[in-house]
Formats: sequence, C-alpha cells, structure tokens
Amino acid sequence: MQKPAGEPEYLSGFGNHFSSEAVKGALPRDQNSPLGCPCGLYAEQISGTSFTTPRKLNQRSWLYRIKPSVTHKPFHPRVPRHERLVSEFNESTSSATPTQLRWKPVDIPESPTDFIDGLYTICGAGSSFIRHGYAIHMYAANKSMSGCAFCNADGDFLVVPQKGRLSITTECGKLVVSPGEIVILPQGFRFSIDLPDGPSRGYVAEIFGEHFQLPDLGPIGANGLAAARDFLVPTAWFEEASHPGYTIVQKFGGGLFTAKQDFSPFNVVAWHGNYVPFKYDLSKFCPFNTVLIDHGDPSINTVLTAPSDKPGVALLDFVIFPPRWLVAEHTFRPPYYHRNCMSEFMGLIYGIYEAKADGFLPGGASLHSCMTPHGPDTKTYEATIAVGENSEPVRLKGTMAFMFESYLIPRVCPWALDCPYLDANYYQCWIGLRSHFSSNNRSENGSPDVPGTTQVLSEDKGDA
Ligand SMILES: O=C(O)Cc1cc(O)ccc1O
Ligand SMILES: [Fe+2]
Repeated sequence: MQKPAGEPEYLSGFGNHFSSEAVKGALPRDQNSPLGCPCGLYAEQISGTSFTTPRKLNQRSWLYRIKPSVTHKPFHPRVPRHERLVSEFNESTSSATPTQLRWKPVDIPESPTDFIDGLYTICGAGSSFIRHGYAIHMYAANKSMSGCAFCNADGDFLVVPQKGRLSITTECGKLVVSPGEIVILPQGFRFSIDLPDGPSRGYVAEIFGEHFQLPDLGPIGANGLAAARDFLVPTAWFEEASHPGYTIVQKFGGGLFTAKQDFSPFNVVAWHGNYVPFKYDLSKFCPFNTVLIDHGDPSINTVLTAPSDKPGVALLDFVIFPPRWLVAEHTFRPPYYHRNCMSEFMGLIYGIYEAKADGFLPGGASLHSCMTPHGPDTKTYEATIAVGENSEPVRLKGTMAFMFESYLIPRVCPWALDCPYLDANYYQCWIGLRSHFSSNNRSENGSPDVPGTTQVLSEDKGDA
C-alpha cells in the first residue's frame, strides 16, 4: 500500500490479483457469487477478456455494489451528437496521407468543456466493431464532469495528461493523475474525471481488442524499464446517496449513448480481480541505452505494449524519451534519419525533444506514418555536427516526449487535417539539410581532422 502526499490510497503491482474493501468484511471470502453477499451487496463480474482466454492473459474482476449496473433506463443516442469521435477508420471517416504531419498545441476551450466533450480523434486504424485497431485522441477541457460517468465499450484508454491533473473516480476507487504520469482506463469501466487545476490537455491512445502488457526484457535481464511495483491501482471507494438523473455516457462504436439512473455508479464497496484501472509515474522509468556507440532503437524505451498476433509486432507500443545521459562516442547522438514500416505518433509532455530544436511544442503532436521519412531537423543536425567528435557525456534534462507506435497504418480525421493548429510548414524543418558530400574526404565524420578517433580505435584493437 502506498499513499503519496495529497493522493488517495493505492495498491501496487502490474497484473496482480488485487482485493480491496472500503467496509471491512464486504468482500465474500470463499466464493465470488454467494446467495447473499456480505452487507447485502450485489455481486457483478466485469470481464476484460473472453471467459475462455488462456489463464495467463485472462482478465476479470468481481465488484460488490449497492445496486447492480443494469439498474438504468434504456440507452439513447446522446444529443447533441459528438461530431469528432471515431472508432472505425475508412474512407467515410478519415483519409490516408504519407505526408509528415505536425500540430501545434491546441488552445484550451473558452466555453465550459468537460473531458467527454473535449475529447476528439486525431487518427487511427481498424475498427472497434471487429475488435482490432486503435484510435489516437487528444483532449482539451476546462471543467469537471458533473452528474455523469463515462464508459468506453470500444477499448482501453491510455491517457497521457500534458497540462492539468486528472482526478478520476472509477468503480474501483480514485486516482489522481498528474502530467508526467499516465493512466489506463480499461474497456467497460465507468469513470468520471474532475479537473482540480481547471484547464487541462493531453493525449489518449485507445486500443481495440487488446490490453497493455509490460514488454519482455530479453537480454536486459530481470530488471529495468518500467517496474511492476510502480504501477498503482485504486482502493475501494463508494458513494451511497441517491443521485436522481445520474447519466451514464457510453461510447459504443465511436458514438455516444446516454442512459439515466437514480444512483452513482461509484457504489462498489469491495472488489477483487486483475482487471483494474491503474496509473504509472513516468519518472520511475529506468532507461537503458548505448554506452559506447550508435543510437539504439526507441523500442528500448517501451513502457507498455499491446501486442498483435505477430511476435514482436505491436498493435500499439507506448514509448517514452525521458531525461537520461547521452554518452556515445563518435556517434551522431540524436535519433537517426529513418523510414519505418511501423507508424509513429509523437507527443511532448514537457521540455524540448532531442530531434527537434523548435516547432515541436509541449501539447503539440506529430505523425510520421509507415515509410514516411523523418529525423532530426536542420538545426539539430547542424548543432550536433558543430559540437563534433569531442562531445562529452551530456545529460538530457527536463524533457518527456513519447510515441504511440503501431504496425497498423493510421488514417487521419478531417478536422485534424483542416484545423488551424496543423503546421503547414513542417516539411521546412528538413529542407535546409545541405549536401556535405565530397568524394575527396573519406573520413567517417566528413571532417578531415578527427581528433582522438584513430587512437581510440587502435587501442580497442590492441585489447582484443
Ligand atoms: O522519430 C522519432 O523521433 C522517434 C524515434 C526516436 C529514436 O530515438 C529513434 C527512432 C525513432 O523513430
Ligand atoms: Fe521515428
């Protein structure tokens, strides 16, 4: 159990089978569904995987609640319609473009806007109906949700706040999530988001038909990257008072539906299981990197991965670029120029991203789709070359960028392509890259005098 200052109580661990009770004795001890539950509660199971999913992947929880979720009036399409949420990506909802795209941070709306109304889809692939694919959304909001809870039947949300804390009430209890932390809100859980700091902005990856896992560590060994014990899960919390006209807002196939009930859905007195919302503080990440030469692939910084059916190929990886030491010798240290069969959506939580001297701002975003060339901008390239061979170890400080990377190629929503925040001049950041080619200069760094390089190489050979 942990209780950071000003926060609710949490349980810790990743993939554990947790138990929590807000009233002692409320959790049935010997079975899941007794004829009469302790304290007169109703037993209700929430399944995050099919009943027959293999045990090591199976996720479900048992909630013991004052009234069951089913006690509500019928669902109706929400009026007015939310025009900018998409969960099926095809010609009618979105378009394909290989162009490098970059967005400036959006302004926080002036009119009252809660998390639901402030959420809008940028891009995605596949479909929530066939349980395969993902959507990338962003949100900009200024007001707490009131008298309503959100429930996403389509997929799991991975929320990356960039500005403003999220105080989230879930059926399992409360989570306070600050910029620099992330939260997973699994498919089907009801939650309500308060904004204790007012203006709030951030990013959301939604995955269909999968759940996030910790990546395998391979030769890294048993420790490193995100540690299981740093994932925090809420403890049971409930409200009992009647709530006439309480609204459940259900996202179902990208559309929003509402249903009325006369009580709060946060009426779970006790629960147990392994299907739970959780948060993670990115500053706890233990990065690994090259200690001699070259720039490692970004997969080394994977926090969570949602696998596809193909080994090593992600439906969606969540990768971060945290503060760390850059020490590589005779190496171009920023990210290399590249084209990738995977598609890369990036965001910046704070600071400056190592591949972009300017234009990629906190709260902004970029999309480099399948095989679209990208890499450091001209300023970053020139500055790196100017420092040259004798670069000392450098500590990247005060920065947190991230990437959602997928093997499915995203289609982009029309409002994301038409909006004033799209940086029409993005391509200009590379146009200044000049040719340094000279057939007379064959030294590896393109410079005739390379202090130290030859000596270090021959010392290495001598040791072997
Ligand atoms: O494109 C990017 O900025 C993301 C990225 C970072 C990196 O260090 C290596 C490869 C890569 O795609
Ligand atoms: Fe990249």
